[in-house]
Amino acid sequence: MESEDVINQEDDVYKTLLESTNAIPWKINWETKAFEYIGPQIEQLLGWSQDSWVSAQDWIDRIHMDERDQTAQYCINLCEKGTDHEADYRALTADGRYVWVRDVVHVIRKNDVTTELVGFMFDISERKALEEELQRANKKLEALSYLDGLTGVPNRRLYDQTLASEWARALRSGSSLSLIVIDIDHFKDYNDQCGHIQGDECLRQVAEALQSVAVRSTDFFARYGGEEFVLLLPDTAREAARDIAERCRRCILELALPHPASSTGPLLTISAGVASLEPQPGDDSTELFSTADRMLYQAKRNGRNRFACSWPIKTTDGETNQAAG
Ligand SMILES: Nc1nc2c(ncn2[C@@H]2O[C@H](COP(=O)(O)OP(=O)(O)OP(=O)(O)O)[C@@H](O)[C@H]2O)c(=O)[nH]1
Repeated sequence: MESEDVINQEDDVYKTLLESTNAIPWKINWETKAFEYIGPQIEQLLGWSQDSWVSAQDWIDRIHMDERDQTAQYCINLCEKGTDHEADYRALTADGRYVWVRDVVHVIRKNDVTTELVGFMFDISERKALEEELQRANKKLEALSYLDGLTGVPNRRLYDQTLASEWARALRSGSSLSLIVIDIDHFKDYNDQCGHIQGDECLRQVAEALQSVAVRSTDFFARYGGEEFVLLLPDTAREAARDIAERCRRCILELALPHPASSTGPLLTISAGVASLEPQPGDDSTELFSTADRMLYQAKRNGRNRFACSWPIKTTDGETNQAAG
């Protein structure tokens, strides 16, 4: 066999191999920017015929608009420098859809000047779909990690973050920040008497009721832990915070959940502590909670089904910081 025939036969073998893979081979003359070759598989992937790939501009025009300039500029820069590279982008199909592809580019140079590019285009749409699904699942997981599993209301983690941002905002604007810490009375006895499952149901109902008390979009309600809840009230002064604490107390009474083991009364009740301050530079944000928590325990000590505020309240009998039903 003549040596030329052997070479031609070998070329045929390589061509058949190249055109039977899932990777689509292509070649561009960098001086003229013309496509010298693109595998016939391109038609199956994108719907554009082989001979519609005339110049590099056809490639650029078929990149999704959102990543077109960035992808083209990235590839052109690396081609000029002679650096092999990869690029992922969405390629336009002949029927107007987009397919995620990866181009793997090898740059050929002569005398330090780029002359040709050869590469492979891969369909990575399945991998991208999986990545996107994973991202969606991660976002969902992240959102769930801020919610309390039992009651569905925000949890302590989200409270800590919200407090930090509202504290910073109140510092900037010089406005008041109020906090109500709420605790169910004799909840241990409720569990002991009614059972843990009924206790869980009770927590759900209490959370739902308390969540509806504060109505401003910036008001923030969370389950702090156990049978303790918090209501953070940005831009809310003492009087308004006190009114909201009273609404909390009343809304739980109105739920009228029987508490057969309570020494406070026949129905389930809550106690609350209220703190309100205008944050100053150097103040510690945890002070707001510890003050409200101290007030909560004062309300408990003084008989429960009441709230106590961290400031004196004027009553007809004089001054107190207590309010009870
Ligand atoms: N069912 C249920 N019970 C919980 C949950 N988290 C905390 N508890 C219970 O809440 C009870 C809280 O009890 P204590 O801290 O002694 O307070 P208390 O009985 O409410 O008494 P006072 O607060 O003084 O009125 C404990 O028995 C906890 O087991 C929960 O998710 N589900």
